[in-house]
Amino acid sequence: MHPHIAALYNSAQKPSRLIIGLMSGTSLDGLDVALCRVTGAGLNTHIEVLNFTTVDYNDDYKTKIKQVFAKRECDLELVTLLHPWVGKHHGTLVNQCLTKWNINPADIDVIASHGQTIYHCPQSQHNHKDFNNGTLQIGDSDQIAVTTGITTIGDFRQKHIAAGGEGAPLAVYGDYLYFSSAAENRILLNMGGIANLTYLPKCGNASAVFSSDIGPGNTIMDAYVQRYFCDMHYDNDAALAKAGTQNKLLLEALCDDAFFNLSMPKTTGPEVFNLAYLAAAQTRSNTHNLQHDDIMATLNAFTAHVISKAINECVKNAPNCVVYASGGGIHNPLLMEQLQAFCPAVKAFKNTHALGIDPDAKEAVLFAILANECLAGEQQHLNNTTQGIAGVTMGKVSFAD
Ligand SMILES: Nc1ncnc2c1ncn2[C@@H]1O[C@H](COP(=O)(O)OP(=O)(O)OP(=O)(O)O)[C@@H](O)[C@H]1O
Ligand SMILES: CC(=O)N[C@H]1[C@@H]2OC[C@@H](O2)[C@@H](O)[C@@H]1O[C@H](C)C(=O)O
Repeated sequence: MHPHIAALYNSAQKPSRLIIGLMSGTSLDGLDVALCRVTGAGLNTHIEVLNFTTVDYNDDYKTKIKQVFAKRECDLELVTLLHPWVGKHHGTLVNQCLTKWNINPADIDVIASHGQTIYHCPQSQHNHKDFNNGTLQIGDSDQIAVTTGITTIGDFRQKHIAAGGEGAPLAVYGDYLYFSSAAENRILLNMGGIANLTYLPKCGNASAVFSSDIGPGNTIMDAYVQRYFCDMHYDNDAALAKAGTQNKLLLEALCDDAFFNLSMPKTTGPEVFNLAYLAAAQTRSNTHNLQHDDIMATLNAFTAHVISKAINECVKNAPNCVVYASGGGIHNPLLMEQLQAFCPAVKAFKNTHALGIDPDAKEAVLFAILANECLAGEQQHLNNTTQGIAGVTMGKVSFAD
């Protein structure tokens, strides 16, 4: 047996494993690194997050990625070069974290890497009748494995696509395995660049569980701030939005898109929800002359509206439902305030801290769970008639040498 296979076999048989989950989301703010002790597998998974950090990306990294990110046309040579470059960069950041945390790389069983999504195009979003769903994550796992010396499992989304899914949201698997409860109807809400939710009814009926993207989280607000306010990445604590006034006509135009009429589950990305989307809504509502803070107030309300519409749809069938929020959007006080006001049937809004997981770490932990399933679980059978995906094992294995 090849020693790498023997080592994986050994890891898979251990009662618990050390897995580093890596997530680099659509906000391009940084690499989330979660060092997890994962015990068991499947519905018996237990997670202890031993260390977590977000390593902020520098301007050079952001500039390079933005040249290709969510762009229908870009330099193919640059995409080709970025794939190994991002992988190597992520590997280097992992090495820095391990040094800082005083952890020996030899003690880590595997790294679980999401990579960097640069384009996402479900069938509902593209016009090519010859093609099905597609999504592309760069940051080659071979580079991470070689740079760190740690076996790396990556590229999780392609198996989901191969099995007939849209490649996202994969949160459904981790949320179901880790956060479902026999005693409480739950919605796990993540508000990153794009917002998504997982519906977890308390009956434990896996076929009723689903995850869906629901529209923009922070992505248009971030893009607006980055375009018009030098050196600002986002509207810190919603200061701009709080100073402005929502514009009803613009809000209506923003909410008027075919995506919101599609039934859940569905996926989307910044390929759709971007500054061109805002400009088109301004044209339709004749609101080009608004002040920056009024636009930010309206974008904030837009995000709150689309998220609350999806939550309200779920809670119709789930009395006393508790929403557990995560992602950067939980730090936006105006968004959180509006969400609670727009969702009167929700019993309580909490964040995933209440379930033992740091809300900023949740997506990185998800990939650690998926890698653990790849290694030591069974097929992730959700019997998911709603999502229409058969049980699949996601992730590709890259060895260090
Ligand atoms: N104090 C704050 N005030 C307002 N917004 C904030 C604050 N802190 C974070 N955010 C928002 O959260 C965003 C980062 O969220 P997060 O890291 O969850 O996104 P992501 O993981 O990149 O996205 P996705 O989940 O779509 O892949 C920031 O870009 C910003 O918009
Ligand atoms: C294609 C892609 O990268 N999608 C991300 C993005 O960020 C949030 C939302 O859109 C979600 O669908 C997904 O990430 C999470 C981790 C998921 O798959 O559950």
